[in-house]
Amino acid sequence: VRLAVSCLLLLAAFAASAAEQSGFVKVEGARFVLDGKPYRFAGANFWYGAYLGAPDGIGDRERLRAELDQLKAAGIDNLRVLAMSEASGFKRGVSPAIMSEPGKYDEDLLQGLDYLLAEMARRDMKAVLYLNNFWQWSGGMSQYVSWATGEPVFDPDTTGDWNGFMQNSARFYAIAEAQAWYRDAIRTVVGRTNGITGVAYVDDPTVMSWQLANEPRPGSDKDGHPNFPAYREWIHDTAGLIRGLAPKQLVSTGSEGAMGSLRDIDLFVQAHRTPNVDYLTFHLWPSNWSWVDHDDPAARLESGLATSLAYIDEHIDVAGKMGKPIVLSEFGLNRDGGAFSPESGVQARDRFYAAIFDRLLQRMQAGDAIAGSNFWAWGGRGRTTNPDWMWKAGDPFTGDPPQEAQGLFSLFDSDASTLEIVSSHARAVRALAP
Ligand SMILES: O=C1NC[C@H](CO)[C@@H](O)[C@@H]1O
Repeated sequence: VRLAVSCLLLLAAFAASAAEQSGFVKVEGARFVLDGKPYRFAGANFWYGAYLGAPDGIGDRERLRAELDQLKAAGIDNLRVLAMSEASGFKRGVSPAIMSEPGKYDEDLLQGLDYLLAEMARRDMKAVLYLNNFWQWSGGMSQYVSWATGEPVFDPDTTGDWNGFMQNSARFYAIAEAQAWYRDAIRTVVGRTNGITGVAYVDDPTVMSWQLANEPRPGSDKDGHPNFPAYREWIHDTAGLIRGLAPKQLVSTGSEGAMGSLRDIDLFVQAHRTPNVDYLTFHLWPSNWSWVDHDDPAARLESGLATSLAYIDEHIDVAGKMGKPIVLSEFGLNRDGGAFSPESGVQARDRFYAAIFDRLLQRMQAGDAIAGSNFWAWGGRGRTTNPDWMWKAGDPFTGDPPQEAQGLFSLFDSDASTLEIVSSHARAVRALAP
């Protein structure tokens, strides 16, 4: 009997250690843990990663491999990637799209996600995959609304009415048919088996987290309050669905924080209290939020930076109170003088990145809930030759999605000074005491 008990104890210990060495990122209190050690990271946004991985014609697998090597060498090994897009009539929507119509998916683009995950796994990188978009550049929620209602898409790039667009997108949360199509898309991606590795996505530790959407908001700041209950319920229900499908991986919302929660941090807390959401996300966009000037980021940089650092501290403090890790999963700043050209200066951006990273590191060193960041966004060797700087189907991809000038926020492979700032931060994060 003693022998049997010792064998059982040995087996239990082995199972526990195997679970610890599973390679999956876990949450323990307000921290991430990976293979028994704290997991903290310096990452990037790479929205088009799956597009680059698509079979040649749409993708560029040589570029993808080369740029994953470049990112890994710089210590940038957590990538936030678009994992579902919807065919749309938007002027500035990406095409082709993964979902051509409700329930129909482009196998080539899904193979692009297979290829990306296989290449990331080979480099021991982690992926955060978002499954929808509050904005129009990948179709997103407003495209679902158009499919469900039969109305033409509400296109902010033709109407200029961004408040109306946000209210229209928020209709998505309460349209049952749109939710059914979205949940089918979730099951299609989350339930997929990688055609290259043969590994089911839910069994692949490369996938750190499934994100409900990119920047989901309750609606416009002015008119969005009546939508908040449906928004909060949508988060709880959708996160619960994904947890059931992928119990080994994490779930997050993709929220911007207070600025994406009707500018109310309490609403952000209320929307993220559900135990179905494992960790918090927030974003930082000083020029989009008018804390800094798009056309001259140096002009109000110091005051914009002070406001930005306060926004960072506020969200890390809230995460600590909620007992959940938090990630700054987007931040960016314009090139000097608001230029787009990769040859233009980035002095203001470098100052901004360095100051943000200093604050994140300081809070990590203090043992606070901040676990990592993903700058927006890796542009690699992507370049445009279009006189209007705008992307069109067939063009190379950059860090700027189709609704923005190709060079607005991209960190190109030629931006050596900024890349060194990120790489230096990555080294400092890795050097942190456990
Ligand atoms: O998710 C996002 N947040 C801000 C980016 C830059 O404006 C934008 O391109 C993207 O939609």
